[in-house]
Amino acid sequence: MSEHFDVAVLGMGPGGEVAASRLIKAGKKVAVMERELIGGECAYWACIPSKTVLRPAEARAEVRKAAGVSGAEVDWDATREYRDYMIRNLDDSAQVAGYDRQGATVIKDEAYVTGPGRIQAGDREITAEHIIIATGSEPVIPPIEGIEEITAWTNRETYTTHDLPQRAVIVGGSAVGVETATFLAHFGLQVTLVHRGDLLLNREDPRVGELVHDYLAQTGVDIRLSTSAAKARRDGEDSVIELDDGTEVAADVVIFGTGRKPRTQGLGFEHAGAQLGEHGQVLIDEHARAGENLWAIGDVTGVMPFTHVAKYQGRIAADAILGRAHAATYDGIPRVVFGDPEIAAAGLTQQQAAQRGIRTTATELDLSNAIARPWTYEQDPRGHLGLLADAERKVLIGAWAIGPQAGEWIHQASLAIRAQLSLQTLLDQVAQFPTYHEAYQAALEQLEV
Ligand SMILES: Cc1cc2nc3c(=O)[nH]c(=O)nc-3n(C[C@H](O)[C@H](O)[C@H](O)COP(=O)(O)OP(=O)(O)OC[C@H]3O[C@@H](n4cnc5c(N)ncnc54)[C@H](O)[C@@H]3O)c2cc1C
Ligand SMILES: NC(=O)c1ccc[n+]([C@@H]2O[C@H](COP(=O)([O-])OP(=O)(O)OC[C@H]3O[C@@H](n4cnc5c(N)ncnc54)[C@H](O)[C@@H]3O)[C@@H](O)[C@H]2O)c1
Repeated sequence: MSEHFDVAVLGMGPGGEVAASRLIKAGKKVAVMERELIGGECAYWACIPSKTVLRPAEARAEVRKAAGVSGAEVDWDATREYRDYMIRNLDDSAQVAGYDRQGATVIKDEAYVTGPGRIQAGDREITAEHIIIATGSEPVIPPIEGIEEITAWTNRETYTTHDLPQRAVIVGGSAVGVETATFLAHFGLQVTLVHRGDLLLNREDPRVGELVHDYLAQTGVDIRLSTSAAKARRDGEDSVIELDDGTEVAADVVIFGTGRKPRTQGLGFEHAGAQLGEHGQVLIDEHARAGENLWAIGDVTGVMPFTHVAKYQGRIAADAILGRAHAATYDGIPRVVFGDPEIAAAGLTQQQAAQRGIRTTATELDLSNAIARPWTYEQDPRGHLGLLADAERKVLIGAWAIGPQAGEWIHQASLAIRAQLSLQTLLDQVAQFPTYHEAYQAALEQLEV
């Protein structure tokens, strides 16, 4: 016999959790369905452990760069202990109990959609007025000959490892590659980063890739650009990667940060009317609607695969179900890579603006030449800010920043882009002295409009 609910949420990562919590709070009868751990990739294998293990080395770097303080060292055993606490020792029983207490029905099984409003999870048949698809994404590993012979890791092994290896090859030079290289290099590993693009983080403005390259190289990472992993083989204890430029690299592990794909295959979403795009993503409208009483949120939609976007779409879908629909907009949403220092961006790149036919004006500021905060913060200060404006509308349309805490101070640009604040209003903004925020004033002053 089937059980009936107002809403069934398939997948309880950050997107599913936000949607479910909002609906439960509004009094809906909700079934939450999760095949692994409530909290999803982010909580156990991605955002949370990666940011936790990046922090000790960041703090050590701060100590080393601040005048008048010394003696900070990283300690892997203590870092691992805190990481394990942060990832709840891969145990979600408190989360299950929490949803139970709130009156939701928790189903720890893989959900399969059999028809509109119909789901099978193990031997349970569920019907629901609304289905929210929040099944996330899974790593893409390139088909490399011999890969089964080597020790190949994804983010899962990397961010739950008990022991650190001594040498790692990382394939992929985007967010996962840069963060993982930063983490491992700071813990003393010999790290080689292999990237097929000619710049790291090559979806951002080229200047970002250049600066990130310099900082990462300073941490001792051996960066190989414009080359792909072609073959793999084992040589005794070593995992060896042969690159298509004819060179090879040996290491204890090979870590793949080569992208992710929406998790839609074989889950029956089309039976409820979902349409899949060319990358397998569930297509949605501005209300995260994927069909009649069918919704999709988070990485499975392929729209900006970040936790904050999954959570935003969770609010959008839940509000639409609750009869208070408002359209999602994705302008100005920040993109932060937690390197050393942090790398942040929001809005359009120059290339994207050109593709849209926008006449732009851009500027770049070296913070150490313009404001005081980098100097009071650290010796040999770091920090750059790039701004991109629409020369006709006289509003900010893009920004990037690299420097300590850039993931925090990018939010001024993020809001300005989202709210389409005029350059004049931004110029009139008064930032606290001495802060990194003062960089905006200095950069805007030199923007030619
Ligand atoms: C190494 C790494 C670091 C990252 N760091 C950041 C960061 O710092 N900040 C940031 O914003 N983003 C970060 N991301 C991206 C972030 O992890 C994702 O954008 C986010 O997890 C997406 O949330 P989601 O709810 O869509 O899916 P997920 O977190 O993937 O959760 C989906 C859930 O659905 C479950 N599921 C799947 N299929 C079924 C099924 N059929 N039935 C039941 N359950 C199912 C899965 O088990 C999973 O728990 C990082 C990613 C990686 C790989
Ligand atoms: N701080 C954050 O918000 C954060 C951190 C980590 C990951 N993420 C998210 O997680 C997802 C996955 O990140 P990612 O870095 O794995 O994916 P990605 O798709 O951003 O980048 C993968 C990179 O690997 C390269 N690549 C692919 N195959 C290769 C090969 N055979 N040889 C060499 N290079 C190859 C690609 O050219 C690409 O640049 C992204 O959506 C990202 O936004 C976010």
